[in-house]
Amino acid sequence: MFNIVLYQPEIPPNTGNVIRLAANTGCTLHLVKPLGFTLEDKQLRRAGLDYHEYASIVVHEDWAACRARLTGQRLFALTTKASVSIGTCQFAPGDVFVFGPETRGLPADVLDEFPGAQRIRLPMVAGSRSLNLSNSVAVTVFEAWRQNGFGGGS
Ligand SMILES: C[S@@+](CC[C@H](N)C(=O)[O-])C[C@H]1O[C@@H](n2cnc3c(N)ncnc32)[C@H](O)[C@@H]1O
Repeated sequence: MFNIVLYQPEIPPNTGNVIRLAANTGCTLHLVKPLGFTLEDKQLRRAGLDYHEYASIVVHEDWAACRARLTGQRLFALTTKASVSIGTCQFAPGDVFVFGPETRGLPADVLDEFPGAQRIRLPMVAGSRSLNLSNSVAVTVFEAWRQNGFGGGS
């Protein structure tokens, strides 16, 4: 299945939602430190319900460690600072989707590692700023999964 990377997430219920999404879609969730909470956070656990037990979660000390772990996979950055729309992309199992922190987005040095077509934008109407982090993850994963016939799902 796919890999979801949350780079330095800040808001516990967003990560809780993504934990639940990862468990329900068979994705692996990678969390890149520093996190804005602990994995025992009450709000995070409430949003993730009891899905923690079913989700595959890897916590990385930093971005370099995360990248090293994902060597050999195709990486895509999800950012409002992209000209390529998700509608033009073709995804494959194993692909990695990297999302930025709620208040800051992905920093420039990380974005620099994603040239051209590796930067993807989710369409929004004119004048919009950004989608919620966990909503962004959900629509991306479901688009990728849809393209791959919802394999493993029913
Ligand atoms: C709340 S947004 C961050 C907003 C931040 N102020 C910015 O300008 O990037 C959190 C993350 O969700 C993802 N995201 C939100 N809206 C998006 C969009 N329209 N296209 C691609 N990614 C999006 C990005 O990964 C972003 O870093």
